[in-house]
Amino acid sequence: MSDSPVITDVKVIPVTGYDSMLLNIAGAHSCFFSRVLLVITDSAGHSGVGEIPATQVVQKILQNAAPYLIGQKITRLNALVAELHQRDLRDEHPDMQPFPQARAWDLERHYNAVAAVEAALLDLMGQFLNEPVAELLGAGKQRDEVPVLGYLFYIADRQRADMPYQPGRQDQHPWYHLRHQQAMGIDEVVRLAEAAQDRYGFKDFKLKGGVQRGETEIETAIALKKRFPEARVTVDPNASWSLDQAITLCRGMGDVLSYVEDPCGAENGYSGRETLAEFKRATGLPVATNMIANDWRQLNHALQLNAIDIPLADPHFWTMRSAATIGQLCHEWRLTMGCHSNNHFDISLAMLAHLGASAPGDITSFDTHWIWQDGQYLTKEPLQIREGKISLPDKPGFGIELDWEKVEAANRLYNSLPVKDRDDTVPMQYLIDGWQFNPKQATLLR
Ligand SMILES: O=C([O-])[C@@H](O)[C@@H](O)[C@H](O)[C@@H](O)C(=O)[O-]
Ligand SMILES: [Mg+2]
Repeated sequence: MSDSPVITDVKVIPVTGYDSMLLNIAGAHSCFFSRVLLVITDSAGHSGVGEIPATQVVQKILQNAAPYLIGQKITRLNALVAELHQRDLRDEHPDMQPFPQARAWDLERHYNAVAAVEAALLDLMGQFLNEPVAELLGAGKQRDEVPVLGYLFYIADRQRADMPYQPGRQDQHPWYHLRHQQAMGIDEVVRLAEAAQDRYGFKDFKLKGGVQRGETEIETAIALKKRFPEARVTVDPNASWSLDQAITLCRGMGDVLSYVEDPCGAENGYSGRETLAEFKRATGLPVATNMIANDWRQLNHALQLNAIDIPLADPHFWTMRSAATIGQLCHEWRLTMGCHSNNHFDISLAMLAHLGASAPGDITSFDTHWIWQDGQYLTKEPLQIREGKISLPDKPGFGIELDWEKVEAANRLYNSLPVKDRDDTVPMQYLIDGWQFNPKQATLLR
């Protein structure tokens, strides 16, 4: 039997940072975004860490899992994660509410909690074996650098909200100023892309849509492609367009859009998987999703219908190892591996870097919101995006070390917030009085 270290401590730490007033179909991002860190310590003196989206329910789930984890060997990683999945920790939380309708595409459930446990244990296993996490996933480490895209948003005028949005800094690269300023016009978004490209070297871009008229969003994509002819450009309206509208907007756009992300969704008695299949047939454009293929059963239905080409396998709800398995399946089945994102800190940046490094064959540039948070580090030597790629550190585990002073400060900020869970409706109501979410109506068309 192995001399596996055993788990000696489990810490659940909610942390908050600052964000810009980014628009999406659910409203406007608050000036704050929150995440949960799970830090697991073992008897060898190592600490492993995972990061997931913050909700109060997920924190309770993790706190309840802690006594069960303490005393377990870290080499029981597979069994521990399987057991947590099977227990379906929701059952132990009758107070757990379904995710608010406004963010129906973001999977919460207990998978986020299991993903955090698995990530922290993988980090510990990597340190125990003296191997990077990427070597413990899928087919092992395939690459040292992972391509990521420039994730662009329309940005609202923060000065219209009575919230402490940051003004941005003018003593650094222009990106760090521009990312806080209003950007609603096509030229302004192209300017944002130029600054992001200059700072991070992006090759590819994604525009978050579902905000303005579909025609305006397509014109923005055309302008981005004109400015960056070599880029893979995509738009993601989060299924807010009808099938007919999506086809009208995207048909014949193959020279602009390399793929389209969730152009349409469920409507008139047809599921999102069915409408995406029809969209693909009508336009011939590849489709990516983080909305209708988010567990194995959904993925199976999506593939049977030939509804998607690019599953965006986010390790924060798929878990690192299941997302890595999707990477392997994509390679074998001639699909393309991609990765969904939300606002995140630098621990998640490391998670997606190791995931991407383990994916065999060609992958499409991973999504990351990191450029909106860059500078708010919780680790001592954060991974960096250079030339549109994240380089893996030559270190065991995730290769990161928490900066505890920064973590404690981010935790104090979280504790000071009167409202803890994300709700994009609240900032949006500063822009449009009484604004309410409608999954089929662009944010500003009220
Ligand atoms: O950050 C956002 O506003 C995004 O809209 C996010 O919540 C989505 O989950 C995501 O990025 C997506 O690709 O759908
Ligand atoms: Mg999406």
